[in-house]
Amino acid sequence: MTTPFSSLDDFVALPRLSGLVLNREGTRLVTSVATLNPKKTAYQSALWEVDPTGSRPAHRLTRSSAGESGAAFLASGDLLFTSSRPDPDDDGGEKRPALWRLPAEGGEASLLLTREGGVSGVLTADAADVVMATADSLAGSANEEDDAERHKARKEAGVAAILHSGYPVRYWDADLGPDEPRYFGLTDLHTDDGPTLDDLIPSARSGLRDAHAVFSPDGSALFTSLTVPEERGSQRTVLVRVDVATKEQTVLLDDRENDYSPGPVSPDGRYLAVTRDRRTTAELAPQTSLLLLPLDGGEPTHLAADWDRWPSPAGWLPDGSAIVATADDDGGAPVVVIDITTGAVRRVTQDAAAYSEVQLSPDGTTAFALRSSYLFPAEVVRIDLSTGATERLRNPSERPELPGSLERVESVGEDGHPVKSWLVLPEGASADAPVPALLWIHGGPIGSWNAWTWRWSPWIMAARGYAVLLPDPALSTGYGQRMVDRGWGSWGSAAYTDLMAATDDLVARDDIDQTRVAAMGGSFGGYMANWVAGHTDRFAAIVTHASLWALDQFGGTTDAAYYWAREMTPEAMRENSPHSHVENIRTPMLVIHGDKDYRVPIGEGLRLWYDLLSASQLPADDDGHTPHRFLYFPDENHWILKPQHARIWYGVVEAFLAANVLGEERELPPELGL
Ligand SMILES: CC(=O)N[C@@H](C)C(=O)N[C@@H](C)C(=O)N[C@@H](C)C(=O)O
Repeated sequence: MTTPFSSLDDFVALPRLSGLVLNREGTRLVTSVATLNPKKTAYQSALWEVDPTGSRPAHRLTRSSAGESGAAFLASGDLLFTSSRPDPDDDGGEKRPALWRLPAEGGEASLLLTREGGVSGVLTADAADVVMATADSLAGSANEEDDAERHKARKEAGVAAILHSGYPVRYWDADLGPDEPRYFGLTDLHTDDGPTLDDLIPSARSGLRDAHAVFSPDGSALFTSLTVPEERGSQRTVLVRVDVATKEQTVLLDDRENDYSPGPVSPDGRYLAVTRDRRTTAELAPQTSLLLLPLDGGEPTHLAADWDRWPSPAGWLPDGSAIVATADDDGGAPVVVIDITTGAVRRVTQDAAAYSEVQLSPDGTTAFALRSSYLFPAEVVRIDLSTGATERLRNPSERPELPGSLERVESVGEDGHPVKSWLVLPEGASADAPVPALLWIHGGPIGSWNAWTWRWSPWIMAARGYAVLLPDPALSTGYGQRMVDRGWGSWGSAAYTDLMAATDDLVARDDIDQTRVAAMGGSFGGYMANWVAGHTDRFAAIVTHASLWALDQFGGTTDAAYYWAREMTPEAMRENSPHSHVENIRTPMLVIHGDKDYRVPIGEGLRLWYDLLSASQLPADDDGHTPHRFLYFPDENHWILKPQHARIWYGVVEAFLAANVLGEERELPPELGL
């Protein structure tokens, strides 16, 4: 059967949904759809409206080559969004991300706010036209005018240098500073002169980077996480309330044992749902809890303390009796309702899918959400909160047809703990025609295979005849705290043996050809692929993407060194570092790395490559030839984002696996120029 997964061109062209917002009346739902640009060299996102009643087809709201994102409804109905589209009133104007408004009554979008340093996001209150724009300002700027001048001066002088006095200095693929994120309250929204800007937390410095904020329903208070520096390059995240009118700031929760982030405010404004993330140490693994914080003072209470899952709050029922949340659970992430008086948790959605972007109807009977699983990419659904009945609405695109089937399988770890996996089987796999297989190892490591992913699509490999096993070993989420604790600080132990147990069961199946099996992983999954390479010869090939190789060096060069230093003592780093086992490697490896990866810096890939050539059991001959390969992306980061590079990624992986697992030759993508 031919599906979009047979052709990489068709695969990268599939539309991708993200984000979902609902207007105050519950009558308009807006999502963002990314599609290929005409040159097929980038994704453009556009806003689409989906009918919450399910009767009308979805329709496109915005169109520009720059794309639109970050949608938010004003309480009075207009839709705000950010875009770098050109200003129709300024022909020669420079393209920079700005804030736009699409009127509720129809008509064209108009520019609401543009500034030299751009606008990165927007937040609105539910019940009043209160708006906050997130935007960067240079650290030394006194006001908007000064900021514009300083930006211009830096640009004209061609200076990109950044002088740091603190940590961190990079984040994923971004150089931090001298710009700092600010929260600007916008007033005079409806005047011709445009809104005025008020810096709501002028003392925040770089503390709002990656912060999460919510308004109280009436917009009088803003709650946000704020990162504060600690000694020795460390940091913590505290919870702050800002009075929007007076800018008075109150620190609500702050201690050195936890990080805090605000969830939604109760409809009566009396309580704040709060996510608490335990600060890890070498002995204490992460743990996420849901707190209920009374806003008139008083201590927070731990909600659903007996429920061994990590909830992520999405909204309140209108009568304030319960919080609607999602949580990783057994290879999915269902919607649940948590009673705030008893802490009782009621599972609402029953399918093995992952829900996100949950929006509640004003009467609290219905939720809308994005839902995905390994059977379908993100789609907009309506959920009946009392029965759990879930209906796919009329979406901007149809589900792609799949070249195979999906199974849930279970193994047992060395210590008797269950290890669950998704197994993707290609069409035609049977005892008469056993198929080659791939072990895919997820990143994080705190995470789970529980949702559709475009970066690691098992269906691409199923379309090429491979089975793909997606196991959740020790350190995975959705299986309770013990699953995380049993792998903490010793990555080479339970996580590795769980993966081998899952592989043992995979190859014992009569529809799998045990002589043709490879292992692959990215990020932490790449770490584990490297560890596997140094500890077993059972795989015919290994693909390692953006992988951690030498933990001593990684621990100091990643963008968040403090995060890993909490988990790994220097001794644990030595004990668990894959590079110490390079002499044992006898398996051909495909190393893949992007130069702009600041999370797992390129030094890991470079050192792994040199170590493989110079010290593995498959050394280079005099001409430098080995079965190993290094696929290097000079302009990609931790992920391979450009569609043309995603095609190269899958194409090279396919050719490498064909050569080493199937013993077949495949043509490499011609764009490699080889
Ligand atoms: C601060 C930090 O390092 N957080 C981790 C979640 C992290 O970024 N881990 C990476 C090494 C990783 O494995 N990333 C995964 C999620 C990926 O697939 O890229």
